[in-house]
Amino acid sequence: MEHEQDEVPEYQPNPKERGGVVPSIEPPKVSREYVQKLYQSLNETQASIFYSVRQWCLQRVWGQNPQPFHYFVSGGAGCGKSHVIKCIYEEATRIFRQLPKLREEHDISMPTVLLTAFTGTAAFNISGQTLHSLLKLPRSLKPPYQGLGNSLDEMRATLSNVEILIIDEVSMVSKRLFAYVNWRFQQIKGNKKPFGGISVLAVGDFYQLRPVGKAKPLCVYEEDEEDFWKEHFKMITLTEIMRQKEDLAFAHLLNRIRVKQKTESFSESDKTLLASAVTESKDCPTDVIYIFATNKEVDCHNSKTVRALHKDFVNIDAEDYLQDSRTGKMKKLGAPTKSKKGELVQTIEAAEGVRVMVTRNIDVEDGIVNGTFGKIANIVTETKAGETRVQKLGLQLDNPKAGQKQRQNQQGASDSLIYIERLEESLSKKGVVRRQFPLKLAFACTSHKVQGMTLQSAVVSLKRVFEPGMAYVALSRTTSLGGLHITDFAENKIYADSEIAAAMQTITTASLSGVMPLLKHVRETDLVEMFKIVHHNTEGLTTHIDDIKCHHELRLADVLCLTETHLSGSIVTDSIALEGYRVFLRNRHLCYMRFPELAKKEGGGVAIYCKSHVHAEVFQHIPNVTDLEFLVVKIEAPVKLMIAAIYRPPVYSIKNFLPNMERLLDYLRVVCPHPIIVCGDFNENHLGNIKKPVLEMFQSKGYMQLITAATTEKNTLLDHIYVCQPNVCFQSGVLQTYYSYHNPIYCIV
Ligand SMILES: Nc1ncnc2c1ncn2[C@@H]1O[C@H](COP(=O)(O)OP(=O)(O)OP(=O)(O)O)[C@@H](O)[C@H]1O
Repeated sequence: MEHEQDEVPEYQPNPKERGGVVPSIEPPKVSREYVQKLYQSLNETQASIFYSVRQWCLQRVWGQNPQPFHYFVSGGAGCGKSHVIKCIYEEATRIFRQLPKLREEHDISMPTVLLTAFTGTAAFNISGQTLHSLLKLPRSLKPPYQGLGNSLDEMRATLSNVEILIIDEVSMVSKRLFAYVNWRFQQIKGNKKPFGGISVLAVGDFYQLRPVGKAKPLCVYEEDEEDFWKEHFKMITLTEIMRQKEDLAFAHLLNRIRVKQKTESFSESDKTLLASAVTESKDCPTDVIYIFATNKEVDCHNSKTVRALHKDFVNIDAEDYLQDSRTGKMKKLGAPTKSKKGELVQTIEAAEGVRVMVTRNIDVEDGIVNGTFGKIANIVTETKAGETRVQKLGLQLDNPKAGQKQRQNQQGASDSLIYIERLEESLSKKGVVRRQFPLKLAFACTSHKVQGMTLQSAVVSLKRVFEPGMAYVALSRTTSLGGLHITDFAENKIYADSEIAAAMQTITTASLSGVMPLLKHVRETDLVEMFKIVHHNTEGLTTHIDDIKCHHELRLADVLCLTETHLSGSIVTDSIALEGYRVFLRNRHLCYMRFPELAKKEGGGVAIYCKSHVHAEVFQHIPNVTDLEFLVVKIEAPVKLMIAAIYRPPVYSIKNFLPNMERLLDYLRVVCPHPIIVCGDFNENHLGNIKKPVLEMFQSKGYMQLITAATTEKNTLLDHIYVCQPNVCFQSGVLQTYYSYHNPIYCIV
């Protein structure tokens, strides 16, 4: 009884499949503003994973055929693993729209990135699908591999554009399931490369829930099982806990709980912290979710609570039918048969306000899945031949995003409820078919159902914890220790799988240090006197000031040169202030005397931000330089430098641009003995065999151009850094952002 759990939790093929309709597998559309906020929030390690995948996607689009990646994103509960997946999904999907094959076909309806998880709840958490439903996997995964048969062509068509497979909560994925996924993609893609040659991002925490049954987690090597893990996957670890970021003492305690072995004891201070959450059952709040280890405890708590809180509930009995052996007709049984584990329940004690959980994946995309929580808000009955029966149940779901599609379809409905009807399923008792609502009371649920969730408050019972990692999953759901109530506390129920720590040591670590090169230099170089200059074509300063503030590398610049500020007027407003910097601006309309049509054109403009410790003097007007979008700062300390930021609009002819640029360089050389650095967007591509008059002019004056890699999404190198004394710069390169067509470029002096 203690080991009671669903055999294959939440396995339910997509009901639409039965009708032969190809499931649409795109998660719901989210606005650009929403996505931008997600990107802004990424912490350093999340950003390094994000940019690493982003760079890979760009290389694919540019036809450079990078090797597929197989990353395992690890980290404790609440480190933001699912968060980073959502960001990667959005950005990768956007970039892949530029894949030549998609552009040629003018068809972007087939997915390029797949968001999946083993359980329906975990899949919904990331707006994805279950692996079973997406890949039409059989219920039993016993070898030999069962191919797709008649569905192969349909699956090939649906998944023909897939580049990246993302699997969340991978700790619950068994080796057999993983092997099946590999084979499926090999069959679909028609090759023998790992996962058919697509990239895989496996995400999860092996210290959390393991595969159901006797299967071992992927990271634990077993001789007689296929191992696709060890050979291919490289690990990236997130360490900053985001779920409990407002309660760091709790976050640190959870980190220790995560790895605690059964034989170990907590320190006295940890015991004290935990003791503050231990609550007598009678004192626990009644309106929050209770988390238990076993289904039996959950059922018991549910029926007790429904009776205590609701006086006039109706019993919705299952309608069971048995085939009459003489007539062959289905005959309704007088009373429902006793349910077995996993079957639609015998009786639902329903009343308005009763908390329930959906127990079948009705619509994974729409978030009406096994594990969706809500309250019964409307009991719709019908009366036929004098007999009244419950026909539909209206649910108010906890997650307002769930059920959106259904609500749109029932246009004209006056409430925000979703309505569910009875499902029909065969029972294990021979010949018996049951019609019942796929619901059960949900004042409580099991740890398996809450993995991946973030809750404000919960009551966790440790009484029947039977598995390593189980207590950790349950205890790590709430955002603060104050929101957690523990009943039946016992130290020995909190323990990690003893095999995991050793297995984790065997996973190769991925090196992402080149992804954020400026950050790496600042972190790893002990040179105190590094002076960092960054240029970025921002495509609008007011629109992107928040992105700049949140960027982990732009913020490191001592001098940040920005072009295409798109500002007009001359007032420095608070809206473009960067903390710790002084800003100098030159908007486009001030930059052209002989070309009024350019001065009037929208866009353009330059800005230079100097850190407050930098002694800088600005030059806005230079004799004879009448038509150039530029700003110059003369720096006296902590280094002696002259820095110019330039923007040449694509419509500004080289013939008119170059003389102005030359006069600026000549002037700088005369007035200042300091090394000169000129950076900007020159709209001259330095990749490929084309004429480069700007480069030639700079070279004729003794300058060297430092940037050698593409600086735009179209694989062109338009942003340059010219230095008159190249030996002053010891490092330069290209950084990444998500909010502009251009990437920033940097050099360190
Ligand atoms: N960079 C971030 N900025 C702000 N909030 C974040 C960030 N990363 C994650 N979060 C928030 O922290 C909470 C936990 O994040 P998430 O569910 O992604 O963690 P997880 O590592 O997947 O957890 P689990 O292992 O429990 O599934 C969520 O509420 C999420 O929105």
